[in-house]
Amino acid sequence: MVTGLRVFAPAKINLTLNVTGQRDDGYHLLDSLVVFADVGDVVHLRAADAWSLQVDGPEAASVPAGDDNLVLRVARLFAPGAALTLTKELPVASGIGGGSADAAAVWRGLGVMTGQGRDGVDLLALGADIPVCVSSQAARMQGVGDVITPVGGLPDLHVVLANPRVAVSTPHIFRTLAHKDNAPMPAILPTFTDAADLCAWLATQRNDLQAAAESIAPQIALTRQAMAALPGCMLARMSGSGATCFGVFKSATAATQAAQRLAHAQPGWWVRAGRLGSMQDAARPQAL
Ligand SMILES: C[C@@](CO)(OP(=O)(O)O)[C@H](O)COP(=O)(O)OP(=O)(O)OC[C@H]1O[C@@H](n2ccc(N)nc2=O)[C@H](O)[C@@H]1O
Ligand SMILES: Nc1ncnc2c1ncn2[C@@H]1O[C@H](COP(=O)(O)OP(=O)(O)O)[C@@H](O)[C@H]1O
Repeated sequence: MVTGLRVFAPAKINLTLNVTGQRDDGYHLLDSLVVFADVGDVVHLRAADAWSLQVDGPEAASVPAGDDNLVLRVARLFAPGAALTLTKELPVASGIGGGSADAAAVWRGLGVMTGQGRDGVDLLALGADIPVCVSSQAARMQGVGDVITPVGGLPDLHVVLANPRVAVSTPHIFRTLAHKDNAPMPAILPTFTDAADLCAWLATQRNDLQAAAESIAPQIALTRQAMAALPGCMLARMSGSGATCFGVFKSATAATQAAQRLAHAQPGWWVRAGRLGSMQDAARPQAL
């Protein structure tokens, strides 16, 4: 019986995000190429008789510490209890799925720790991004977030992630959308020889939430433009409903140097260099 686990919760990045329709219940139909970062939160789990949650880390002050935290909401699906510690590195409400990543990490961890399967649980109802975060594998995400098709063979990308410290409301961005019936990505995604090839294709694609988010929070456009102006930036785009933007660079060194430069120019922003791709190995629960 495993009594303690460490689980990494990688940030989710929408390389593309097409809004292709809206259901009668108001939820939007999406078509998104989703990858994961080697930047994320960490959850520690220890066997205990009751549920408890402690939140620490640089972004701890922004997340609910009690029953509203997605970590506890998922944990309560399991029995009998666990002592949870969430180390919060990712900015909250920032388009990189931090809450969903944390919830998915607890799902993976408690699955291993308790040996309990939870088939039939509607994780989507807790957060539209949770299903794709469970495997933390590069995927095409469709439907309202429930149709997940793993995408193999995608080249890793070296990136800078930047958030100008403006929290945006996902429902508000969706409501502000001028057009809700945009074209999807091609039915069959191309295969890519390398990161430059993937980047060239991504430049022909879009995030349909970007213009709406930038009209509500002009700091997002400033962030994207500052990213695009960094030496060697091959593509700059917003992730999810924002405000975090990613910029793609040709090497880890180039991304690290660009991140240092941006952090120096904008000391108030959250800026990280990292790698994007499939993170299912890094996301696997580790025994303590
Ligand atoms: C937009 C995306 C793209 O990956 O990412 P984020 O910006 O949140 O990171 C996700 O679909 C968000 O996922 P998540 O943040 O988990 O959303 P939820 O809590 O389930 O939903 C928040 C609100 O967003 C709207 N929503 C969400 C998903 C969807 N397919 N259609 C929607 O209209 C609904 O108004 C919903 O009440
Ligand atoms: N563990 C958690 N981490 C982050 N946000 C959480 C968490 N639990 C609940 N929330 C709530 O979920 C909402 C969305 O947060 P988050 O997942 O960070 O957004 P996004 O997907 O846009 O990055 C916030 O309003 C926050 O209060």
